[in-house]
Amino acid sequence: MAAALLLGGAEFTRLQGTRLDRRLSAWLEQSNSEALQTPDQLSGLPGPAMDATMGSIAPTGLKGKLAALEDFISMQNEELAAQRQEIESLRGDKAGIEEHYQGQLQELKKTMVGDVQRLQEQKMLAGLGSLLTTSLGGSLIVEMMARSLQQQILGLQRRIQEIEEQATGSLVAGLASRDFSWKVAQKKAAVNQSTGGLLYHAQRVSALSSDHATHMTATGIREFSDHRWVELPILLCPGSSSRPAMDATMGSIAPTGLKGKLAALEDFISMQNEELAAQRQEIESLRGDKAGIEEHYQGQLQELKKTMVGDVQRLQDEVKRHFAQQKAENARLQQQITTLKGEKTSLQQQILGLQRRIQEIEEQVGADCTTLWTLCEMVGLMVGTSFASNDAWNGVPWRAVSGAWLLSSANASRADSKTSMSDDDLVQVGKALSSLKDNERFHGVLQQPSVSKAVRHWAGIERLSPEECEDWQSDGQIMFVLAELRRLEHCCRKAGMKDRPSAASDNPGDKVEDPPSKRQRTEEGAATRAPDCKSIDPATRTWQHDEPAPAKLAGEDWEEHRSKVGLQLMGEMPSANASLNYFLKDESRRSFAAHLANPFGQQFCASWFAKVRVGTKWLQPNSWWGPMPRKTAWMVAKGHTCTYEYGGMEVQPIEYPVWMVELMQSVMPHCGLTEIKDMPNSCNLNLYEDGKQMVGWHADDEELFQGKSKDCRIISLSLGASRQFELELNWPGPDESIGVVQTLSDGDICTMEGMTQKHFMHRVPEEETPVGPRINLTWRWIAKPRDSSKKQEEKVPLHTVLACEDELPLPDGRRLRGGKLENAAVQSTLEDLPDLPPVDPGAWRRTLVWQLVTMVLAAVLARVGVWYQEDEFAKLAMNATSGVNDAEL
Ligand SMILES: O=C(O)CCC(=O)C(=O)O
Ligand SMILES: [Fe+2]
Repeated sequence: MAAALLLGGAEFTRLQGTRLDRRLSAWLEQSNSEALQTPDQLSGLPGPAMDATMGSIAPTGLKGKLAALEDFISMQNEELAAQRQEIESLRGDKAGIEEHYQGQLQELKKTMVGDVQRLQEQKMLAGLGSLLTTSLGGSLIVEMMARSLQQQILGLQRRIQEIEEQATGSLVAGLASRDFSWKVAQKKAAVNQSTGGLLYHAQRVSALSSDHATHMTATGIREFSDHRWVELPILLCPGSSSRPAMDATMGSIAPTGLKGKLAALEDFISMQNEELAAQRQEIESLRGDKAGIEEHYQGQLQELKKTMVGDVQRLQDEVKRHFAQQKAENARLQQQITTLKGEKTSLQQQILGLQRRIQEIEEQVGADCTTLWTLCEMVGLMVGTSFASNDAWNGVPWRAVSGAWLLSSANASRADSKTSMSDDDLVQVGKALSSLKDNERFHGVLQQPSVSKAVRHWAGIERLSPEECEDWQSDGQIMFVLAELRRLEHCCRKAGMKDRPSAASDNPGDKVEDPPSKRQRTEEGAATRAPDCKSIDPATRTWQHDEPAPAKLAGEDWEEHRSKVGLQLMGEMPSANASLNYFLKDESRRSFAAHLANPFGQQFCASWFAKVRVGTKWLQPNSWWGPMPRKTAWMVAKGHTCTYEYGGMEVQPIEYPVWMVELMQSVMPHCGLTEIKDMPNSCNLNLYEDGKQMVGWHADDEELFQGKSKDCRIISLSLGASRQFELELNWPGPDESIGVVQTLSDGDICTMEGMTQKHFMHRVPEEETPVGPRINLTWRWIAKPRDSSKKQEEKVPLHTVLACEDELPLPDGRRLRGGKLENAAVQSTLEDLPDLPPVDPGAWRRTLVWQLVTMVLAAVLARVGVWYQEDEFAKLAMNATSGVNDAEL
């Protein structure tokens, strides 16, 4: 019972059944009368028990009492040891609790960091989402939100840190406030003191209050003993190790006798009691600490959890809200994109439509005179009249002239063009147009059917027989109208206009028949005739070359003699066919033409006719006065780049096919050329389907061959039907034959050499009677361009572009089929639509505007010109009635 009182619940149960318990019980039963004198101060916790114990020791006598006291002391020692053990265990508990909560805090922190990280990732995703959207506003909002989220997350991190710090801080503070560490230190010191030997004065132990004992420090104890307690120190040795020390103490008590010993023992017991009380108090305090710490940590954790959960919840809500906003924004943008895509598609389609329209217009302007005719009408309207209103104008060279004007105007918008007209030129043309428009006599005369017919013939619209043309000279009205037209034409030519597309004049093969207006009846001269060729009847000559005759050399010669310039005729070359016959030999003009009757045989020619016909992409362009009256092709040796241009496109020439080289190897040796390297590097091919197809008067005098300034060789091979080949002098002398006619039959070779292209024109006229098809291959040498920067020198016929029987793919994706330009296949689906290159829809509009401006300008200037020069023009018109001196023009 006493043990139970002394030790309290749990500890007492540990003592039950032990030796100390048994002894105490026995002692309590035996000693009832003799009570121990116990100090008042020991009335505390252990006091009554000990009083009872001490009191009960007395009746057994001193020895018994001593033994009982010894037992009691050892019991108290055990008690002390048990308490110490509990203190240790409590300390362990406390450390465990601390560790546990620290762990929980760590755990919590980790969770929070994870949450924050997750939120950050979500925020990053949100950032990505905002990147995906193109809306600046949207991404700004997202950016701002992301920044606020970032700040919130940073705040949260700071908060976590604060909470952590706070938690640790308050823990430390809490511990400090309970003097925990101090107490631990104090207890440690006390225990050390006990184990190291603590001096107590036996007599004064009873005077120690439990409070004093609790606050005892090593120094305090020493001070206490130094000043107040002196004799008979007792060495307290707690636990099992205390026994010998106590025995020694007991032994030292012995000399005072049993009573003294008893008193010492009593003192010692009360000291032990105090020690026990102090320890019990520490145990209580430790228990309190333990509960406090636990409570404190629990509180902190709860608070932390609450804050974190709230914060995370808030962040999550924000992220959710943000995502919802982002989603809405995305949907809105998607909608916009869809709308824009739709608009893009419609724009692309519009652009495609416009491009197609531009192409059509280009084609029409270039290839179809109707468009030009319409534009001519516009010009006419501007100058005050409608050309179309007068039937007689239909098909007259207005069409060609105005068309050419417009074409050259259009060309003026191209930087590289050399056909652009100056303002002065425009003024002159305008004047000429106005003058004609205002010429009432001209209009009146034009009503005459014979005049209209003559004009149509002049324009190349209608074919008149030479006999019909013969009457013109005697018809004053016809001569007047033609003179007026020639005046206009002259003016246009002077202004740089051409009566066919600009490229055509540089074209070795584009020989639209020149109108007979170029001819003028001349005196018959003595013709130099080869035996197998006829001279042209000078009576049929109705034209004179437009250009003035070049000056002759000092004597009667036009050109230096060939021996002087070193011209070798092909017929004179050693390996040439001896039968090559020069049917034209004009030494004074250094002009020559030779003929060689079929040296190959019929079989050879039939096979080559078929090969060439099938192996060539024949083209048939439109000229101003209708389709070219034959088909042509243009081929060049490898390495030559004589491109041709039309309607803004550039088409490469056809490279010599293999058969061409083969054919040349058969033909050229007859002309003395045996080496491939010496053979011609270009060939113009003509296909005359029937006798109606022809080539008009022309010279192969293109820049490309420089036939006007240098000796120039041309070799031709005829296959198929026989046709007449005519050569006429440009400036025949009074006594000269004007030309010769040579029949060219199947397999015949024909040459033109020296300065023939300068002094002669040639043609293959229509046949009166039906004939079969004929092919003519005309080989020439492309002269080296004098100035390589002048690309135009290598430009070749327009006629090779516009009409072909077969399909010809063009570099711009379009195709030529059956003589018509076809657009590239139109892509139908949106997906197929290519990303359009930047289109300048204003380009062609600008061209048209420029044209209109120039037209208006021309019209205005013309008006002004007409006012001032009316008299002069009237005079000229008068002169024209009595025959026009063309030289004046
Ligand atoms: O067909 C002919 O014989 C003449 C062809 C011609 O003169 C030419 O192509 O330039
Ligand atoms: Fe020719």
